[in-house]
Amino acid sequence: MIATLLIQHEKLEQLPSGGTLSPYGVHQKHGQITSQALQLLSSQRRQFSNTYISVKLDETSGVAVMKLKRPPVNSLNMELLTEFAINLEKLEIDRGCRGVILTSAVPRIFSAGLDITEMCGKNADHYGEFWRAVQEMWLKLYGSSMVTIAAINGSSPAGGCLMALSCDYRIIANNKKYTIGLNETQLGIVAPFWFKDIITEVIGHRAAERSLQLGMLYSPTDALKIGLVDEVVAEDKVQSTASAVMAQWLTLPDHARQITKSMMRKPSLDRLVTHREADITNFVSYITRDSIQKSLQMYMEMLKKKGR
Ligand SMILES: CC/C=C\C/C=C\C/C=C\CCC/C=C/C(=O)SCCNC(=O)CCNC(=O)[C@H](O)C(C)(C)COP(=O)(O)OP(=O)(O)OC[C@H]1O[C@@H](n2cnc3c(N)ncnc32)[C@H](O)[C@@H]1OP(=O)(O)O
Repeated sequence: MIATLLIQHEKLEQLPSGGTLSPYGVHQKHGQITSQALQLLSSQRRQFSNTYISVKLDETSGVAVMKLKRPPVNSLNMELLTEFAINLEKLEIDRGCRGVILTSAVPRIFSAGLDITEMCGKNADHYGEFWRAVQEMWLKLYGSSMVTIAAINGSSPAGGCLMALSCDYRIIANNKKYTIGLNETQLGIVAPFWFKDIITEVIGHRAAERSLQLGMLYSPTDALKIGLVDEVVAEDKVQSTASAVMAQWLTLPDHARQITKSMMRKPSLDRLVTHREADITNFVSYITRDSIQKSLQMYMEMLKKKGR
């Protein structure tokens, strides 16, 4: 499935340059899509649901709500990541879609981050494939030309926080039981350079350095203080606030906003694209270390004990 995605990715890069942006997402909203593709898209409009992702597109507003639905904690396994990238791509090439609200269908959890079982007790080929899927999710989301808003209706550690950070705007529910942050060091592992880059872009170098070294998880109000989220709202107002903010962003002409977004994000995207294979090799050699496997196993045991 990943291979299909990558082929599609390459094909899109070769399209003539009538579209607007970078090669990371599909930005051909007003031009070169064939009539066959358009027919296919219109039949897929309104609502599509896969195993772990559901998407509802309101054609009047041009806004899609994409929900993660992998109970109990929306941990990001290979299938979810792949479905996510495919669904986002579908929306990207859909002329009727200008914005995506990313949220969770699982109560109290936005996403528990990467599925730790994908990084434990498997072989090197599996780790490589898994990491490519993580990269693909990020390249699609961070590189999207659409307006992306994270409606964070629950806890959002590590990879869940990365997803939220990759959106244009973050709204979190005001519930002090929810936490958000890049807590990798608490698991005894290192966040890769592109996780580091994106949190630095959002909260600045000093706060990011402290946050990453200590693997900090923030309450909604503390997250707001350091700029990790843009708004804290009552739990029952998360979706409506996301829709209102989206409507505001969509008053801007797409072309100008998209080029501006691309300008801001291109350096980080380029960095991963350029070093993509090295990043996979690095991940595999890191994650297969005995000491790292042991740390992850201990962390999983701790989680399981806590749940009992
Ligand atoms: C030289 C080196 C240089 C560079 C490095 C190179 C490469 C980089 C290398 C590695 C990078 C890896 C980056 C990793 C990113 C990640 O995202 S790792 C995941 C981190 N996630 C977490 O720490 C969250 C852990 N979970 C929780 O804190 C809690 O579960 C929760 C707050 C999300 C929810 O709490 P509760 O509602 O109380 O639920 P439970 O804790 O009881 O959990 C229910 C159930 O789910 C299982 N589970 C939870 N999280 C995960 C997960 N992330 N993956 C898999 N499974 C998870 C949990 O064990 C419970 O299972 P059961 O006990 O019911 O079986």
